[in-house]
Amino acid sequence: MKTPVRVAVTGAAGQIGYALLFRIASGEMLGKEQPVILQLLELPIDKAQAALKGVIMELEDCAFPLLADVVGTDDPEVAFKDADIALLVGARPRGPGMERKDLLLENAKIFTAQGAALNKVASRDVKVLVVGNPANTNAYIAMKSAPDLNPRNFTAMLRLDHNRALSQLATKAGVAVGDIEGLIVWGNHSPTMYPDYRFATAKGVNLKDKVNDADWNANTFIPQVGKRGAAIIEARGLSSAASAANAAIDHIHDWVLGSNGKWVTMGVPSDGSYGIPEGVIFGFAVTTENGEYTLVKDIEVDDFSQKAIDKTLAELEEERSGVAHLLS
Ligand SMILES: NC(=O)C1=CN([C@@H]2O[C@H](COP(=O)(O)OP(=O)(O)OC[C@H]3O[C@@H](n4cnc5c(N)ncnc54)[C@H](O)[C@@H]3O)[C@@H](O)[C@H]2O)C=CC1
Ligand SMILES: O=C([O-])CC(=O)C(=O)O
Repeated sequence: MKTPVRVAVTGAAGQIGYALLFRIASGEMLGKEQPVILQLLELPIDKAQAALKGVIMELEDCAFPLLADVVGTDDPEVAFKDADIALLVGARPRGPGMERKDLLLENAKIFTAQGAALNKVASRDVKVLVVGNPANTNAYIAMKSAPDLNPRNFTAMLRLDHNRALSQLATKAGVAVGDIEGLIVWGNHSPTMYPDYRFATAKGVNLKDKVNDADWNANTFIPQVGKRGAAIIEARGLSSAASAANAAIDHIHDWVLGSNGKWVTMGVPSDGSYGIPEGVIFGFAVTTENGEYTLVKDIEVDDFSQKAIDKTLAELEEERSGVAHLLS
C-alpha cells in the first residue's frame, strides 16, 4: 500500500465541499491506488462544525477503501499540518447581481490567514489550488502570505472555465469533447477571461477553421463562457457546485498525474511570459508531467487576443492594488 497523501479541504461542509470530498475519497482525484487522509476545515461556529460532523459521518458510511483517515477541525494549522495538497474552497460565494470581485475584501482576509498557516505547517511541497472567489487574487494573497513556500505551488482554478469552453466548442464544431486539444482560457476567472480556440483541434482538424464564424467567437462563445457562472446562479439560485468540484478534481489530477502532453488551463504565477508581470496569477495554457506544470510558450498573440489579454490583466492589476494594504 502507498503512503497516504494528506489532502486539506477548506469550506468542507459547503456546497462544493459536498460535491468534492466523496470523489477525492473514492480515488478520482489521485488514482485508484492512492490512499488519502482528508483534513477538513470549517468555520469555528456551531452550525458549520455540526454540518462538517455530518459530512464526516457520511464519508465513514461510504467505507471507502482508500480513505485512510479523516480529520475535522476549525483550526487552519491542524487542517494544513503536513498537507501535500490544499484545496482552498472556503469563502463566501456571490449571489445574483454580484461580480466575483465584489467578494474581494470580505474573502481576502481568509487567504492572508490561510497562506500564513500553510507557510507554517504544510508540507514544503504542498500544491495549493484556490477555488474561493475571486480565485486569482485570493491565490495571489495566499502566495504572498506564505514567503517560505515555492510561489509556483500556488494556483487558481480556471479549469471550470476551460471545461465550459470545451463543451461549448464541441457542440458548435460538432466534435467529441474528449477529442479537443489546444484550447486556452487566458487571464482572470471573471467575465474578462479570454477563451481562445485559435489553436484548438479535434483529431488534427483546426476548429477555428472548421467553425469559421468570427461573429460566434466574439459575440457568443467568449461572452457565454465568461458569464456562465452568472447564468448558473440565475438558473439555480446558487453558484455552480458539482461542476466546480469536478474542475478542482481535474486540476489536481492533471497537476499530480500529468496531462499527457495536452494543454490544460491553470491559473499560475506569471514568469513574465506574454508580458504578464511576474507573480500575477493568470490563466495560461500549461502541460503537466511528474507533478510539475510548464507554461506553453511562444503561442502567437494576434491583435484581437492582445486586446483581450490586456483587458483581463488590467482587471487583475486593479484587484491586486485593491488588496495591497493587506499584504504589507
Ligand atoms: N474558481 C471557480 O471556478 C469557482 C469558485 N467558486 C467559489 O467557491 C467558494 C465556495 O463556494 P460554495 O461551496 O458554493 O460556498 P458555500 O457557502 O456553500 O460553502 C462555503 C463554505 O466555506 C466555509 N467557510 C467560509 N469561510 C471559511 C474559512 N475562513 N475557513 C474555512 N471554511 C470557511 C463556510 O462555512 C461554508 O460552509 C465561493 O467563493 C465561490 O464563489 C464557486 C464556483 C466556481
Ligand atoms: O460565478 C460564480 O460566482 C461561481 C463561479 O466562480 C463560477 O461558477 O464560475
